[in-house]
Formats: sequence, C-alpha cells, structure tokens
Amino acid sequence: MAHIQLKNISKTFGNHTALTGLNLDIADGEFFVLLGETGAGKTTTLRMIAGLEKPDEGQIFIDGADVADWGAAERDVALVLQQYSLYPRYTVRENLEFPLKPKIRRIEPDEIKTRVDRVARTLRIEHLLDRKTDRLSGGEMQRVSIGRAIVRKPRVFLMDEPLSALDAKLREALRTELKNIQMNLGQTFLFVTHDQIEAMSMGDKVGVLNHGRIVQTGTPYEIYNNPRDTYVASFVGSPPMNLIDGKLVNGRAVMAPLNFELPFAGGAKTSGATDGRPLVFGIRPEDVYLESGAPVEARVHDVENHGVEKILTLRIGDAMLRATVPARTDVEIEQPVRFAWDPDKVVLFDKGSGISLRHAG
Ligand SMILES: Nc1ncnc2c1ncn2[C@@H]1O[C@H](COP(=O)(O)OP(=O)(O)OP(=O)(O)O)[C@@H](O)[C@H]1O
Repeated sequence: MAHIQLKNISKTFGNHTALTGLNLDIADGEFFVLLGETGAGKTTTLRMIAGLEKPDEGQIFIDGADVADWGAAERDVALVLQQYSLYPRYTVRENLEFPLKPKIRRIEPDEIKTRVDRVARTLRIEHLLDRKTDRLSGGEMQRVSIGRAIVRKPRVFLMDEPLSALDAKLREALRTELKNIQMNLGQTFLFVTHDQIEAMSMGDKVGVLNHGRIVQTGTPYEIYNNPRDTYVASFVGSPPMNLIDGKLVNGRAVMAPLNFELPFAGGAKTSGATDGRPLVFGIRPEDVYLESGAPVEARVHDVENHGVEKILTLRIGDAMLRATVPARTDVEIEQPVRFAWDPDKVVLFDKGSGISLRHAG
C-alpha cells in the first residue's frame, strides 16, 4: 500500500528539459495512468519514483516519507517494462520464484510455493509453470513479467507501457485482466502509456503529460468531457474533438462557418472579453448528428466504416467536421446532408492560450 506524491519535480538531461515542475498525487490503492506522447517524460517519471534517476529539483514522497536518500531496494517498488525481463533458460516457476529467493528476504520454501501458485492462478498461467520462458508467446511472457512483480508484494507497481508490444486483441484482454488484478490486490498502480484508450479504460485517474508538464489530472470522464485545453481535447478521443475557430461578437461566441453562436460566459479570469477575441469551439464527433431540416448544410467528404459506427468527414465551405454516426446511416461521398450538434456539450477555448473557458473560471 502506498500514497505517492511528486512535488515540483524538474529534470534536465544535458540541455534537454525532460520534466518541468511536475506535481502528482497518487492515492493509496489508485490505478493512476500517466498518458503522454513519445518523449513526454513518462519513463523518466517512473525511473525517478523507482530510485533509478534523481530529480534536479523537487521531492518524491512515499507514504509521506521523502525518499531522496532511499535506494531502489528500500523504495520497494516493482517495475514492469514493455520488454519482458525474464530469464529465458529458466522455467516460468523459476522466474516467478526468483524475486523471492534472495536470502535477505528469508522466505520459507513452502511460502514461496504458495505465493507462486497463487500468482500463477491469478494470471492464468498455471499450465505454463514448467515451461521455459523462451517457449512462450508475447502475451504469456508479459503475464509472467507481471507475475514476477506481483509475487513479491511490493508497495507500488510501476508499469511502463507493459502492453504496447502485444497485438490488439491480447492487449484488450490484458487491459481488463490487469485492471481486475489491481482491484483485487488493492495496491497502488502507476501505469504509463501513450495509448489514450488504455488510459481511459483502465485509469481511476489519468494525468496527461505534455512536454514534461502535467496539463490535466482527472477521472477519465473529466478528461474526456471537460478537457482543460485544446491539447487534451485533441489528444484524448478517437476521432479527436473537432476544433473550429470562432470569435467574440457583441458578447456572444460566434462560429462563423457553422452559423452558430453561444452566450459568452468567459469569467473574470479570462479578462479581455473584447469584441473580435479569437475563440475555438470544441465539439465531440459523437455529439454531431445528421437530421433533415437541421440548420447547417454540408457535403460528405469521406466515410470510414468502423463496424458498429461510421465516421463521416463533413465539409462546410473550407471547414471540416468529423461526425460519428450509426453504421446504418446511408450516405455517399459528395452527398449533401444537414446536421446539428448538442449545444450543451460544446466546449469553448481561448485561442491564444488554448485553455478551456470552463477551466479559466
Ligand atoms: N538518459 C537520458 N539522456 C538524455 N536524454 C534523455 C535521457 N532519458 C530521457 N531523455 C530525454 O528526455 C525526454 C523524456 O524521455 P522519456 O523516456 O521520459 O519519455 P517517454 O514519455 O517515456 O517517451 P516514450 O513513450 O518514447 O518512452 C526525451 O526527450 C528523451 O529523449
């Protein structure tokens, strides 16, 4: 069990800044996902918590204790990596026993057997216990790697893209399993990924990291429905949120190409509520729907079939808008259609800073 806090962490490699003023608060027993593009600083964050890298500035606390002077072993964290770190000439059982064998742990052989068998049951790899690990599939190897972490009951699990080398089907299956395992163990998991679907489906909380800074932390629901800025809005969601330029006119936010306006409620902190102020309208593709008699006309520019749904690209003058519609929707490219959207779901952003007016206050 562990509560992890990172306070104002910065890290530079040479003249490259990997992390800037990073703050994280991961509650005991939480499944926290750190989501970010390649190079955002995810692995560096994990390595610092694990004690493999030192921050230039800031502090890391585990259960309230500043761990600056603690070595990796004292921190008692388990790191699971994308590449499986298994001993290939040993069996699965030997691999799982390995973390329990060091004399310093003083674990009795009976207890080792009980723990290994229990972990093998949890991960459904009992039938593989006597097999050498170089005779396993990728998914099986990753299960064993996770098993090696679980078996020694660490305080914290740190997982660095553990599913990204697996094929899509296996990834989906292991997502669910890992989430179940975490709920059963009730332990703190910090899971790092660049895959927003993984983040949204597994995380109790998600922290979005962009260029070494946390841009937003929240539940998957908050991140998806109330993105703090246009970066989060376009990074999370597939297809991403439509972002369409508009401006402030006579106290109303006006989106010219779609002939749409909203009362402007940009609060005090967003000062500069002056006419002509550039804004961005954010509309999720699933909030756009086709309807004869709807106010705006478009041409169908593209149709992508996704089985249960279709993703349409609609062209309105120079503007493009994605719409997720039921698969039964019968449309052809270049067909004229009329569409509307749910006005309550529209998110307004300040174009200059990219920040949502809901977050700006
Ligand atoms: N030891 C190092 N020396 C120099 N630069 C480094 C070192 N480790 C990381 N970096 C740089 O710091 C930045 C953050 O790296 P990091 O590995 O934390 O990103 P990441 O989000 O985990 O990326 P990925 O998803 O590609 O693994 C990158 O630009 C990387 O090149």
